[in-house]
Amino acid sequence: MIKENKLIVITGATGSGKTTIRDYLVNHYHVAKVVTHTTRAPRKNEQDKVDYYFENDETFAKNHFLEHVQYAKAKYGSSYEGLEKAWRNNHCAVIVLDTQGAITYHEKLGNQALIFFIEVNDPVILKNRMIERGDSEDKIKQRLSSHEYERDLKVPKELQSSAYVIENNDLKHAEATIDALVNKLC
Ligand SMILES: Nc1ncnc2c1ncn2[C@@H]1O[C@H](COP(=O)(O)OP(=O)(O)OP(=O)(O)O)[C@@H](O)[C@H]1O
Ligand SMILES: Nc1nc2c(ncn2[C@@H]2O[C@H](COP(=O)(O)O)[C@@H](O)[C@H]2O)c(=O)[nH]1
Repeated sequence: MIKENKLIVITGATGSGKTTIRDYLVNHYHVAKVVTHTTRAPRKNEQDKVDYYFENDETFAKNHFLEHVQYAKAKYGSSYEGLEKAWRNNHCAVIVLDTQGAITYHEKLGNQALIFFIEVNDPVILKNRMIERGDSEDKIKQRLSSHEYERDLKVPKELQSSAYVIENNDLKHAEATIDALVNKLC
């Protein structure tokens, strides 16, 4: 039987562990990663075309975006081509988005989009994780004072009836929740 294409949309606050959980899905379930585009500078250990397509304003504008946003003064966008490429590799794909992007995918893809909202129980943990990741003090300050940071702390009303909330205070606990969801939904 041919399985319907699905897209796991991982969303939530900065530092909540979205990328870590995306990598778990890719490494343990061979879910196909959708690589998105950004104008922000790479972090240490991030590679062009693997973690993001790193762009400038001019090259960013040339993409064929399904959606794009501004997040803490940088641009981010996900293309139709990126999704199609991932679905050619596996009927189950995964993308990491802010909550605005997650709402757009929910509206455009309907039941094909599985929304996973990653939550931690204390915002202080988010800041500490950004420090541990090696983000500069300036970047952390800019991010924590942004409108997008506040907005992404909670499941948006548009996603309340569809999002699966995954607690990531403890990674092993989060992975166990992910295991159960993947086996049920993908
Ligand atoms: N459950 C956990 N316990 C401790 N550290 C964690 C946990 N989950 C993720 N981390 C660490 O926290 C840091 C932030 O995680 P990650 O980069 O996955 O977050 P993110 O939600 O993708 O952030 P952003 O939106 O800012 O890119 C990383 O250093 C990661 O290794
Ligand atoms: N709506 C979109 N959001 C995206 C996209 N790519 C990444 N993101 C989200 O942006 C913030 C900041 O990311 P960071 O890597 O600089 O920490 C985070 O919430 C990402 O999930 C995209 O194409 N569209």
